Amino acid sequence: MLELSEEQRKAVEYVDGPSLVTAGAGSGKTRTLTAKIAHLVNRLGHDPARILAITFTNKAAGEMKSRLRAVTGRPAEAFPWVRTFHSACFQILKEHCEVLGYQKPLTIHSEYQQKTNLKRVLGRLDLDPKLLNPMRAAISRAKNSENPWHALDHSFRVPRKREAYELYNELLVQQNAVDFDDILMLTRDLLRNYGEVREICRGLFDYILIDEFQDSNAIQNEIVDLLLRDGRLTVVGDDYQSIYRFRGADPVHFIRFPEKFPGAAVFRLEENYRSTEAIVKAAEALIAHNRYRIEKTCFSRRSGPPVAVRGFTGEDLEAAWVADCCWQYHLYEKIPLDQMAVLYRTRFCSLAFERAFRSSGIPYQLMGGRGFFERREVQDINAYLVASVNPRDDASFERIVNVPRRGIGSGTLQKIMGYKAGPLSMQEACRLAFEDGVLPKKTAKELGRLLHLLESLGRERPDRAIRRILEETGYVEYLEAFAENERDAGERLENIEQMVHAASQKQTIAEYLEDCALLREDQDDADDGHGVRLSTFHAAKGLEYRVVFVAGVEEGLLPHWRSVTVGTGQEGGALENEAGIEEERRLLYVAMTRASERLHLSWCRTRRGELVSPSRFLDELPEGLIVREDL
Ligand SMILES: Nc1ncnc2c1ncn2[C@@H]1O[C@H](COP(=O)(O)OP(=O)(O)OP(=O)(O)O)[C@@H](O)[C@H]1O
Repeated sequence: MLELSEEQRKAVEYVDGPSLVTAGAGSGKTRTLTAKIAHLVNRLGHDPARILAITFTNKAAGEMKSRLRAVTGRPAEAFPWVRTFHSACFQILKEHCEVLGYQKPLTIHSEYQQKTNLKRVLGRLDLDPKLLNPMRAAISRAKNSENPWHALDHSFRVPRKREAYELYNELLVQQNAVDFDDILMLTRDLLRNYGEVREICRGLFDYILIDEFQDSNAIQNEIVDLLLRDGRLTVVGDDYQSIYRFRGADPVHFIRFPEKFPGAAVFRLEENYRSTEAIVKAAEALIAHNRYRIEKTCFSRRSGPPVAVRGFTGEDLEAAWVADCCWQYHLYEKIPLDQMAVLYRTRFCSLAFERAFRSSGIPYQLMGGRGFFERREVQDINAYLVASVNPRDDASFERIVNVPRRGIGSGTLQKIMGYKAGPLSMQEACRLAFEDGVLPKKTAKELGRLLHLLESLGRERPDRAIRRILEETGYVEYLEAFAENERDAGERLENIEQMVHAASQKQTIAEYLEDCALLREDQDDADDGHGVRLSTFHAAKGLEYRVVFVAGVEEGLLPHWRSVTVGTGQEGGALENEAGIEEERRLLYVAMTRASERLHLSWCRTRRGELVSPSRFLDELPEGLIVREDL
């Protein structure tokens, strides 16, 4: 059994009704949740397959399963419902999708497929292709809200959003696919509108536990309400660390939990086992300026040096100083480089650090770089697999019909589509055109080979299917031709090997594709190499380092200008948005509490050639707790 504090133990053993565990950073939230699942299984005799435990990322789900294996002595497979919200909901959705008019197997569209469909929608509505990203954001926001139509009307100024939304959803249904945002929305609709399905799903779980509850949104909460039986629910979180407002998360669900479930037990975990007292106190002093929060007093029994705040004239000097410090910590205090992190508010800040680390020869790892699933070769191969299991998926077929080149350009495709009327998918239309013998000989031969390959791939195991794509299409030669150089080609081939390995863990192509689609959630989580971590605040959530540098603590960056202003007042000055500023303060709180031993905050007088001033948040740190080494 895991070693627990008295308060952690009480939270673990309470099973008489709904409970909220409100806990500070580094206070062992995940440990408590894991111990509670183990308690339900080992002490109270619950079937582990009937426990729904929601984690924030797939990586966290994997870690929780391996901890459960160690604590309960049962294999990881015994806990099939330790999942993220999206992953758990997709299990429900794919099982009952026929009720909503889909066929099995249901597929999840990748970002690429989503964009291809949206481009088509913009084309049909005669809208500027530049609207692709704003339209995508508007649709995503709508799907993540309680009322999509209402949200559409109140989102960015994008023309004809309602029509675009309808057309886009029609395409998805035609292609028997859902996008990532549909997963939660459609599961909610399914459970809300179909009583029979709701009863079946409710019957699946004896207990529901949710980690990182402060970052849940309205739809997720509604889904939990629809699945809940007899108040058997435990939620764990830290409202101080709610940082996903831009995705619809709202700490209100956490803060109002006791109102929603009167009589709910509330447990407070206030001891921070990770950070020194100086770090905990400085972070507490900062967050105390947020009005909207559940009061708690965090403390630590570990001593350490004060938090250091330093100003620089520009970002290059800041970066050079940080690189130098990392080197010194490494040389003189023997702190491994991967135990140090440089954290910043937005991605562009990484540039100066990358340069400084490169010129000092210090290894570093950029977290949250281009996601694995966004890479060209990964998308190409996955598009072949999707086209093989879902012939109605036009976006995937269109991507690979001429990759590698086989003389079937968009002109030929248009002709084929024109030749066959009716709501046919591209793949079906190509098949008919091929069978009717209306294509030129060479094109017909190439197309025939492709169609045959796609048809026969569907029956293969996923790893074998990938190997066949490589062998039968000449993809490797094609890749070598488009790669920038030999090294680039080597890396891309390694990516494909990585795919083959992942695919070999699954039985069917559909299972493999589902895994890929859901794993995209964790793109920012790749944390495996060595070297100092360079990361945004968001990507550092849940992680810990011995030494942390929080860089760019300046007005405009932190709080970020976009979160601060909501409009202009009568005098023409910008109006400040309190909720936005509170979220930014929480972001700094998350960044600071990633440090266990040393914490440095820095700011610059100029950034990207513009004069800037230190963040207002620095004034909120009491003098006694920090050392200022300002300009
Ligand atoms: N009762 C305990 N005794 C000793 N160490 C503990 C105890 N509980 C937690 N810890 C340790 O404290 C550290 C923080 O725990 P954990 O990562 O679970 O915290 P958390 O509350 O999820 O943190 P955060 O929200 O800041 O990411 C871990 O190294 C964990 O092993």
